Amino acid sequence: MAGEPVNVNEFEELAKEALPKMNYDYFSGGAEDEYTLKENVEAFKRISIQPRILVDVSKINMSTTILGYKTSSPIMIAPTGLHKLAHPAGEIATARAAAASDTIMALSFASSCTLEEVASSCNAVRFFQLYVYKRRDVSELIVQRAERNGFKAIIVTVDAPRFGRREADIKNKMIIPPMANLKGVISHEVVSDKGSELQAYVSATKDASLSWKDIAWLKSITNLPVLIKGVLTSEDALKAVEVGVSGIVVSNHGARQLDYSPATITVLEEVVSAVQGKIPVLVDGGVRRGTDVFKALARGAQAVMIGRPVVYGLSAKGENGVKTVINMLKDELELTMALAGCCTVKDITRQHVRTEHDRHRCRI
Ligand SMILES: Cc1cc2nc3c(=O)[nH]c(=O)nc-3n(C[C@H](O)[C@H](O)[C@H](O)COP(=O)(O)O)c2cc1C
Ligand SMILES: CCCCC(=O)C(=O)O
Repeated sequence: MAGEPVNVNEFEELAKEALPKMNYDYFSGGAEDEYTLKENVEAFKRISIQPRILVDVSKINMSTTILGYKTSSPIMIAPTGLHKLAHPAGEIATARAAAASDTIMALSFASSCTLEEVASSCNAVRFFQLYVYKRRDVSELIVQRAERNGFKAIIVTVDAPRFGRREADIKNKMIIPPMANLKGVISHEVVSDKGSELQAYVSATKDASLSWKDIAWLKSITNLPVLIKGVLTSEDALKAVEVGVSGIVVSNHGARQLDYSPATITVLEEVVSAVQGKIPVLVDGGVRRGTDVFKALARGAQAVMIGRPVVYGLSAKGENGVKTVINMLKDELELTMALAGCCTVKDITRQHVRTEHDRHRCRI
C-alpha cells in the first residue's frame, strides 16, 4: 500500500502482506459462505446519521463508564484468540496499547500469552473471556486465576457449543497453536489429521451441553460480574436478565460460527428493548468506523467491541499498530459526534439515526 494507512480498513491489507497465509486466513475468515461476515459490515452502511446543527460542539467528551469502570471512549477490545499468530509479542502488545489509549480490553481464554503475563504487563482495565470446557475444573481454575490477577469481569461466550465451519482453515489444515493459559492444565493433542486441527481440538474440548442452568454454576464460582456473549434475540436477552447476568454482548462471533445469523447491528435494538435498561448491552461485529460506533450507541449499545481491526493493527505494526487502530476509531467517533451535534455519549439518541425500516415508515 502506498503511504501510511488512514483508516482501520487499510490495516487489513497491511496484515495480509505481513502474515503467512494460514494466519491471515484464520483472522479474517468467517463461517461457510461468509454471508454474515459481509452483512456485519454492510448493515451499518444502511443506517444514516441525522445530524443536529448549530450545537456548540467546541468540546467533545467521549468518556463513559462500563460496569462502573471509567474509560476514554465507548470502544473496547473484543476477545480474539492467538495473538502470537499476528505478532511475536502477542497479547502483551495488545494490552499495552489498550493501557496507553485508556481502553478496556477483553482477553481471550485462547490467548497466546498467559493471563498472568498480560496482567503484569499493563494497567488497563481488563475483562476475561471464558470458554467452558467439558472439564469444568479447567474452566473453574482459569476463572480463579483471572480473578486473582485483577480481571474485572468474566465474559462467557455462548455462541460456540461447537466450532463454526471455517473453510479457509479447513483448506489450510489450520494447526493448534499453543494456548498459554492451558499449558500444564490440559494437553493439546492432535485429534485429527484432516482439515482444521483447531476445529477438531475445540470440538473435542468444549462442553456442548452448557445451558442456561449452568450460568448459576458460573456465578457460584466467582465474585466477578458475569456477562454473556453471543445473544442475538430478545427471547435470549430476557432469559439472560432472568438468570441474573451483569451484561450482554450482542455478537455473532464476528460471523465465525453460525452463517446466516443476523448482522449484529440489525438485532441490537430488539435486545436493548427487551432488557429495558436493567443491564448494559454491548455489541460487536463489523465496527470499522467511528460512524459505526455512533450508530451502535444511537441504537442503544453502551459500548462496542472491536475484533479484527485490532488483530490487523497488531499484525502490521505490533503495539503501535493496535494503538493507531484504537486512536483512529476514537478520532473518527469524536469527529462524528461533533458533526452530528452531540457533545457527550449521552447526547447520542435514537433520533440521530435512521434505518431502512424508519425510512419506509416515513414514506407510508
Ligand atoms: C481471529 C478471531 C479470534 C476470535 N477469538 C475469540 C475468542 O477466543 N473468544 C471469543 O469469545 N470470541 C472470539 N472472537 C470473536 C470476537 O470476540 C468478536 O465477537 C468479533 O471479532 C467481532 O467482530 P469483528 O471482528 O468484525 O470486529 C474471535 C474473532 C476473531 C476474528
Ligand atoms: C481455540 C481458539 C478459539 C478462538 C475463537 O473463538 C475463534 O477463532 O473464533
